[in-house]
Amino acid sequence: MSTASVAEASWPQGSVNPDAGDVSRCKYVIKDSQLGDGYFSVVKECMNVYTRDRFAMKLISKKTVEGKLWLIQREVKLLKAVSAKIRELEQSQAACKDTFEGHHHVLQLFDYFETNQNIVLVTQLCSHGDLYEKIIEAGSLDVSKQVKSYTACLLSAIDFLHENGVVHRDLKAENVLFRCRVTELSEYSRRGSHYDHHAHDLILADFGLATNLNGNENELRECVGTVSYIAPEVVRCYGISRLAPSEAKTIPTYGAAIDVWALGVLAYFMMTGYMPFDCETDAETKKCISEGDYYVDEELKSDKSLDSKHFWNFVHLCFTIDASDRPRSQDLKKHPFVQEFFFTENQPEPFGDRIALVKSTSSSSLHNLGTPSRSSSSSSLAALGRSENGSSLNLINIESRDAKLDRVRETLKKTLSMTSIAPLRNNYVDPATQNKKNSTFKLEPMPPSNSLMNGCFSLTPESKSNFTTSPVVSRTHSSTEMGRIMSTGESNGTSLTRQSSGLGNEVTEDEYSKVASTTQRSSRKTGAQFDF
Ligand SMILES: Nc1ncnc2c1ncn2[C@@H]1O[C@H](COP(=O)(O)OP(=O)(O)OP(=O)(O)O)[C@@H](O)[C@H]1O
Repeated sequence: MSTASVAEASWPQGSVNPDAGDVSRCKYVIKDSQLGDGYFSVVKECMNVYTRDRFAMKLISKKTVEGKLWLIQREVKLLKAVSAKIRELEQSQAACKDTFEGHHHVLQLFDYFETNQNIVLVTQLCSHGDLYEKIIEAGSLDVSKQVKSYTACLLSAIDFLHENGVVHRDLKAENVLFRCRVTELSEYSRRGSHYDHHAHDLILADFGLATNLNGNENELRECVGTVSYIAPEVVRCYGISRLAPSEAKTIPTYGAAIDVWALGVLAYFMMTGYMPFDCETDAETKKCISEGDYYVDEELKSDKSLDSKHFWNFVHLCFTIDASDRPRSQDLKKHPFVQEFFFTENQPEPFGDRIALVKSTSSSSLHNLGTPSRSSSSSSLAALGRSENGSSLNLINIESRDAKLDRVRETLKKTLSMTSIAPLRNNYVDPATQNKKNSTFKLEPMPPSNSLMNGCFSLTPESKSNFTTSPVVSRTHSSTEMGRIMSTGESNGTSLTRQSSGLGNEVTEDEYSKVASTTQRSSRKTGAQFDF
């Protein structure tokens, strides 16, 4: 997808003069509690006062991204292009026999604007937690019901992006959100289904590091991502910012294959509850990644079920060191681990002998088998002026490896016994008939353009607002590595979580519900515009 085809946004405008009234009123109210936060942003639930639709609002502090606005512009441009493509595909109603259609699982952008303090993105609301939480809560996921279907779903999402010339570059459990909770576990068992239908709720979010595969080739040498998830070809880009341009150019560019590597890391994390490439030190982790040296639990590997066997082969292929030899996302759809979710009839099988391969030796004891801590992306480390040691590397190192393994095994046993209680009635579901029925995707109508901000500058006049509270001090910062770096003063970024959004439109839960019903009444009765 070429973002060049999308009209160049004039935003952020920068040249507006708020004093001259060159502003728009904010068309959203926001909840004062937050859905989440990241290194750059805080995310809150909001409601469009004209349509009453609810969205997620990502508030990116201009102070935090000072001098790096291009990073946010890139994110907006990509999200706009991706959202337009999703709309186009869905409206074309092209027949698809796959259970998971990639464009159903990518975060959509609806609106964007700027205020004095923030750049604001209004996206699809995913208020049911993220995959990281889900894995940590469960210890690990069930290979047959969850790891397989979740991996298939994410594979469809990255394949959609790759097909459209986009590489995500930050695929990780923290960036996979759940849009809604369709069914309880018992319900999908009752329906005789063989996989967890929450797989249909997965949304790949955070396009902060995504870029075009056909754009500026220097971007494909940026050392970005989250350390535990980066591919060997990204490791090779460490320190590139310190090289002379002529020297930097000698480092090969990377491509879509880095997302395939990250998908392997995420599948492994779902299966085991720990990371394949997490060592005591950053240097050790990079070495393990470069050598494709990941830990294989002998006990898990000795599980001779077909799903387990296929799982190990799948991750082994994702961890192919040579990117040109690594299977592409479209090839992996034909892999026996996930193939039942994709329509691959009469297509050649691309793996040959490699399908039998699994890692033969267990790797060194360097690996950290503890529960990984939530990580922030080390976005273009050099570009952001941060030290390369400021990674999201897990630093848990107190327990012995054996103690950690025992703990992981215990959790795993518990998880397996809990999830295998309900017998399966019908082990095969025809994807062609089942996919639409189970999908939780519905293409939301695009709000009418007069209810959108469309990139403008907003200065909400607080005095005219019926629902404004004084600026809030929001909840504690999430304990990300980057959060810690910021609070210890190693970054000159400003923590957003200590500020209000600057919109002056935050409302409490009660006030928010009141706005919902008031707006409904007023717009239904009079069609009048809501006035702050
Ligand atoms: N659409 C959404 N719906 C609900 N919650 C969301 C949504 N988008 C983001 N969040 C929450 O906010 C958090 C931060 O969002 P996001 O990852 O986009 O920010 P970021 O500043 O780019 O983060 P990072 O530091 O990981 O780069 C997410 O981990 C998630 O918990």
